[in-house]
Amino acid sequence: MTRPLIKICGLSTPQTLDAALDAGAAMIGLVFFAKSPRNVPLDQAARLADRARGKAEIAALTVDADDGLIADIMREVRPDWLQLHGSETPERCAELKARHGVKVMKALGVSQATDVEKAAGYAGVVDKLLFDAKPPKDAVLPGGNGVAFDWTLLRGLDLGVPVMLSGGLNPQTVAEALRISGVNEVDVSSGVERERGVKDETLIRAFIAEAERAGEETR
Ligand SMILES: O=C(O)c1ccccc1N[C@@H]1O[C@H](COP(=O)(O)O)[C@@H](O)[C@H]1O
Repeated sequence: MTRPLIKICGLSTPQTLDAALDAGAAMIGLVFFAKSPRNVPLDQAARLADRARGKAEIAALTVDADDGLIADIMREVRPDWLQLHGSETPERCAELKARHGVKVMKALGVSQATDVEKAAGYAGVVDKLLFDAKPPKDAVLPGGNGVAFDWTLLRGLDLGVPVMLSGGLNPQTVAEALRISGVNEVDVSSGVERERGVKDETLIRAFIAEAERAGEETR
């Protein structure tokens, strides 16, 4: 395994952002979804993005956002990536990519093998696929719920596009998730929080250290 690519999502303070950058996160995520406890207003997000720029790639997470919100994010925050975590179609992904000249990561919920097969429809369109667990029935959020899925479903997957794994990862499980899934990119939100929506610098550092240790062991 080469060095894993690690994304820390749902950052909202300079302190936790700095911990992620200092520990080696290659990508950071800012959430633009009002129902999320990690939602950040545009001005706050712009300041965090400026702090991260040049040190890690910046992903703006949206959920079926309208054109107005996407345009505001692109203008104020200037992310490298749009992480589309709703029910955006391949056509909508292609439209946003072309209009804004931004890389697009489409998140897909997984509970069984057929969910992974559906990814083929996005493979020639997006720049990255993010596999997350399907949300529990009563969940308010489509992601960020700390729920894992069967990592073996991703083994041997080759769609010709980079793949990232998320869903219920934490410092205790990330190494095993990398080994079992065969995927080399991971994303975490709840698993590095001391309480819902509140990131913890020690957990962020532990998560990145564990992921990197797993990468070294298999090299
Ligand atoms: O983090 C959120 O609040 C969020 C809101 C809406 C959609 C997705 C969200 N987060 C993403 O969900 C996955 C899994 O997160 P977790 O580690 O299980 O908490 C991850 O890709 C986040 O970027």
